[in-house]
Amino acid sequence: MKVVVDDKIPALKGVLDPYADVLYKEGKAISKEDLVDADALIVRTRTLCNKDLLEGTSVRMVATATIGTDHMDLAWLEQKGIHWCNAPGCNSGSVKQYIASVLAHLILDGTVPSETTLGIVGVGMVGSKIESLAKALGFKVLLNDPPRARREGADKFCSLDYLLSNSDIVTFHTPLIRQGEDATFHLMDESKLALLKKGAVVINSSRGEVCETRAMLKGLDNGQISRLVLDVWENEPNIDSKLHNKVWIGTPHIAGYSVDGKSNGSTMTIHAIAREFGLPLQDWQPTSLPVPDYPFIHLDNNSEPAYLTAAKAILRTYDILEDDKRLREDPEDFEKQRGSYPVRREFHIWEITPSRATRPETIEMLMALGFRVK
Ligand SMILES: NC(=O)c1ccc[n+]([C@@H]2O[C@H](COP(=O)([O-])OP(=O)(O)OC[C@H]3O[C@@H](n4cnc5c(N)ncnc54)[C@H](O)[C@@H]3O)[C@@H](O)[C@H]2O)c1
Ligand SMILES: O=C(O)[C@H](O)[C@H](O)COP(=O)(O)O
Repeated sequence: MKVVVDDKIPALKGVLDPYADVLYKEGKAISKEDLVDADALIVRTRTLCNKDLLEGTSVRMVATATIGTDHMDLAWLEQKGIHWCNAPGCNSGSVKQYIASVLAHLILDGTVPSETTLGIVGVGMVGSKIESLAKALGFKVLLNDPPRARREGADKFCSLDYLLSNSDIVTFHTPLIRQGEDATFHLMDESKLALLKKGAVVINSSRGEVCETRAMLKGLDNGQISRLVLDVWENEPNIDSKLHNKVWIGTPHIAGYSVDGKSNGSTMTIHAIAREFGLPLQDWQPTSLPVPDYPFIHLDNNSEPAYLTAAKAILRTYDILEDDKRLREDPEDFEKQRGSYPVRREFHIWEITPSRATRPETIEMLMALGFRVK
């Protein structure tokens, strides 16, 4: 058996080697020649898995250690009988932490959650976690997800137009879909921009092509958008420098890059390969994940509202401005910064010690966010 593996997928080195010839290679450089005699291909978003790459090879299975599948031509793979899998939900907790860090900064800048409506476009694994996060912090929430509305009934959901006109913050969590009734390519274009509540905050951590660059520039110029947060960009890694200079926060597609998120992606991928090829790796887990030097948060100030304490605790675990700063200093380094991303652990790793005077609603909020409270 031969397997070709993107060498940036963490924890996979050596795992399949007892059962297969394994070629580790940079995702973008994986070629047809590498795959001619391969049985399986394990990728991230940086390998285009289509006819050009795979036709004439012996690959029987393509696994991506990501939720997104827009780098794979699924219709062609299915037509050719090549099995594929992704890693649903693997990094949803990580994106939750990323959005939490944005919300924490907005809160510290004066946003009062109970007076603010957050609109979530795409309410799947990530969007549902953002819904719980926002509700736990006390935000009002609007949800848009036409496929879910068709399946489950429209009660819980609203139209995109209504969401855009009535939200103070809009955050996108859809897949990139290029065609069909649920297409999301340039979902946020100039016509939708015109519907946006004046001065809204816009966040995109889905795929760059969901929010049209031209519309984002126009929205920032005419004040329709007050603050733009982008983790994903059109034409990555060659991002639009004009747009980058105007965003409030810009990061190099790392929303899903917590240690936990990456480890889940690797685990789900190995399990899928093990099932497909009958390998004894169904229970495989990565060994000892790195932890922060001091994963404890002690609370002292008890008079402030719970959401302020929560915002400070969120930023102790992850301050998005550090990622923004790195990219601002060296935008050319987009891909390198992804490849050498620092250790980030999600809320459940952090232990909060309340003081004797900490209010019960603060503890309740922190627990609802996913922190461990001693
Ligand atoms: N920046 C990152 O690091 C990062 C990390 C994780 C996910 N993502 C992106 O976010 C996307 C969502 O992730 P997920 O785990 O929640 O995926 P998911 O498949 O669980 O959820 C996607 C949701 O979007 C909905 N949807 C589809 N078309 C829609 C449309 N036209 N309008 C509104 N909603 C629509 C689906 O019904 C589904 O509920 C991924 O496909 C990926 O592109 C990015
Ligand atoms: O689709 C996903 O899961 C995310 O966008 C993920 O963060 C992509 O990471 P990459 O494969 O580019 O390392």
